[in-house]
Order: sequence, then structure tokens, then C-alpha cells
Amino acid sequence: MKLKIAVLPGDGIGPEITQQSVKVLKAVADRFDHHFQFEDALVGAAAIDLLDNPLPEATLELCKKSDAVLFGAIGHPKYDNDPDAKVRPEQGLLHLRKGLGLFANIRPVKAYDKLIEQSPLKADRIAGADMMIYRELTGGIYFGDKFTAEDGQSATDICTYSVEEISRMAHLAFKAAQQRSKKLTLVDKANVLETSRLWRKTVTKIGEEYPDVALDFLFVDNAAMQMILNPTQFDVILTENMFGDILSDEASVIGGSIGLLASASVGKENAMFEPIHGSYPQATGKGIANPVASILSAAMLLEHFGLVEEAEAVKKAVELSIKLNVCTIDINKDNHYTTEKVGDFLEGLISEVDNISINNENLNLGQMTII
Ligand SMILES: NC(=O)c1ccc[n+]([C@@H]2O[C@H](COP(=O)([O-])OP(=O)(O)OC[C@H]3O[C@@H](n4cnc5c(N)ncnc54)[C@H](O)[C@@H]3O)[C@@H](O)[C@H]2O)c1
Ligand SMILES: CC(C)[C@H](C(=O)O)[C@@H](O)C(=O)O
Ligand SMILES: [Mg+2]
Repeated sequence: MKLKIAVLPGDGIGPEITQQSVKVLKAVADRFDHHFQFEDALVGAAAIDLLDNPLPEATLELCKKSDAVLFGAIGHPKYDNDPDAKVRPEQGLLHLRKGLGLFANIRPVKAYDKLIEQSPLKADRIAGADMMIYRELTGGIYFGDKFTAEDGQSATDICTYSVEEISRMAHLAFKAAQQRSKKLTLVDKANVLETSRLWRKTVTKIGEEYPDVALDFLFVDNAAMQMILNPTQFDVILTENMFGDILSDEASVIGGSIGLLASASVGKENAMFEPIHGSYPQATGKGIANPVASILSAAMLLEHFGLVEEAEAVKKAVELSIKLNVCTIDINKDNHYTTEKVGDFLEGLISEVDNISINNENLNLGQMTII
């Protein structure tokens, strides 16, 4: 298959993690005889620094004419620490999602057996946790009118949702639930918010078209608690933009590290693949960032184009690396590997290289076949 992939490394750890997923995608292309063409573009603080624009027109154009976008991360402390900044890296990401029509963000979360014991959560509670968060991505409070009063004494962010925005998300989530264990939980704040009441009404009505899916509802405050207390009760979670943002970072604790959580942002015409984490500025250039969230996002890219065997090869390679402790410091405190070494290891597994040397250890990959 021929794919043109726009690569937007962004800021902080964005470039170093994205480099690893490009490496892995190239190994996939070589092994499975595909042709992937990569082209880099600017976004975020890197783009503001050069062009005074967090999403230059050329970047948006490249993304539109590519088959897929591989996104790193954006964000820089100089903007985080300046509430009066006129432009922000985050606007680049939000405009990109809106400009590409990426209304659904799909965030898989699962507990890896190997990491359960070191989790701050109770091992017996999180064992077997495996859920998908369907987060609405181009509506709600993120995209409503926002302004600060002239006297600076009040500020406003408006949250709006239309039936159409809710419906297209709901259909995707119901369909995903049908493919899984047929359970869908709508997370909202319908006891307070008018928008949440519209979500409940609309999703309930659409649920009639999916009689095989058990639909239930949870207020977001309770959901945040249940996520930690009893995560195995969830299968597919459907929720609005801001609740999905917060709940997915929380859910990453179940997975063992936010550095493991991937996502696919999809719309009618475009698709972008992005780790759920940010630019982790403190780690920039230190080689400590976990590249797996980006690599698993690349696996979601492969799946999106029906390259199921290829995606499985990447996921199995990741599972093996976790089993063997070939991991960055966030999940391997005692004998950690660098961002690049983890990338090299996964690349080697996918390329079926027989021997790979990591920190002077010689691992025989020939005996660790992943298919
Ligand atoms: N999609 C995005 O690009 C995105 C997402 C979230 C935050 N941001 C931006 O990133 C900047 C930093 O935000 P933040 O500190 O709140 O969130 P962050 O996700 O960058 O980092 C939070 C914490 O998560 C851990 N972490 C994150 N990525 C990791 C990785 N790959 N490997 C190991 N550990 C990892 C670290 O402990 C880090 O301190 C801000 O400017 C923010 O706006 C961007
Ligand atoms: C950086 C920010 C705009 C973004 C969001 O809130 O969507 C991030 O937190 C994410 O989860 O991708
Ligand atoms: Mg977030």
C-alpha cells in the first residue's frame, strides 16, 4: 500500500518520540512491502518561533493532502506561564483538529500484566482492564466563544453541542461497543449541564438502533472515581471533549504510564494519530520520554488503513518489549533504556533482525518471534 504521511513532531519531546514511530513505520513498510512517504511540517511553539503562527497554512495544506497525519506533541512553558500570550501552541493543535474535521478521538486504555504489580492502584482491581474512550474532539467548551471582560474582572467560555455533533460520535461509539463486549457508558454531567442533558437524550434515542448494546450513564465526577476503583466495569466510554481529556489522563494510571497511551483522531475525510500526552518539557532531549504512545498511535494508523497484520506486529512488539523490560524510566525504574533504544528494539523486532545490542546486552531476537 502507498501512504503519504504528514509528520508533525512539534515541541518538547515531540520530535524524539515521533522519530521512533517513523522508524517503526519504516520497518513495517520494509517488512510488509509497503511504500510510506513521510513529509515533516511545523506546528506549535516551533511554528510560532519561526512564523508567528502555531498552525502555518502550509502545514494544514500538507495534512489535507496527505493520507494521514502523525502528530507528536505541542506546548512550551514560555506560553504556559504567560496568561497574556497572544498566540499559543495549543491553538495550533485545536485548529488542526477542527480544520481536518477530526470530530472523534479514540483512546484505548489497557492494563499490561507486567505493569500491574508496580501500579499505585490495587492490582486485583485493574487486572484485565481494557476500555476505549470515545472523546468528542471538535465541539463543546473548547470551541465555544471565549472572552475576558474589558475590566478584566470576569471571563467566559461557552459550551455548545448540537444533536448532529452528538449523533455522529454516538454512532461511532455504539459501533465500537458492538465489536467489543456490547457495553457503552455515556459520561456526562446531566444533573447540572444543559449540554449534557442533550447528550443523554440524543444518545438514548440512538441507542434504540443498537438494541444489542447495553447503554448506561454515569456522572463525570462519579466516573472519575469509578475509573480508579473499578476500571474493569468499563468497555466503551462515550463523552464530550473536556471530560474525555481529563478522564483519559486519569485512565493512563491504569495502563501504567501516560507514555503508553495512543490515540486516533478521525473525521469523514482525514485522520491523525497522536499520543494523548503532551510535550513533557522537563524531559526534552534527555532520552527519557517513552516513545510507545507515539508508536502505538502509528499502529492505530496502520489499523485505520486496514493493515491489521502490520498493526498487530507493532502491538506485539510493544508487548514483548514491556515483558522484557526494554522500557523507559517511567515504567522501568531500575534498568531503563533510552527513548532511542526502545525505538531501536521495536524496529529490530519488526524487521526480524536476529540480534540487537542494547546497553551492552546482546538480545537474540531470532528467538523472540512476534508473529
Ligand atoms: N497533545 C498534545 O500535544 C498535548 C497534550 C497535553 C499537554 N500538552 C502540552 O504539553 C505541555 C506540558 O503539559 P503537561 O506537563 O501538563 O502534560 P504532559 O503530558 O506533557 O506531561 C505530564 C506528565 O506526564 C508524564 N509524561 C508525559 N509524556 C510522557 C512520556 N512520553 N513518557 C513518560 N512520561 C510522560 C511526565 O511525568 C510528565 O510530567 C503543555 O504546554 C501542554 O499544553 C500538549
Ligand atoms: C493540548 C491540549 C489542547 C490537548 C487537549 O486538551 O485536547 C491535550 O490535552 C490532549 O489531550 O490532546
Ligand atoms: Mg489532554
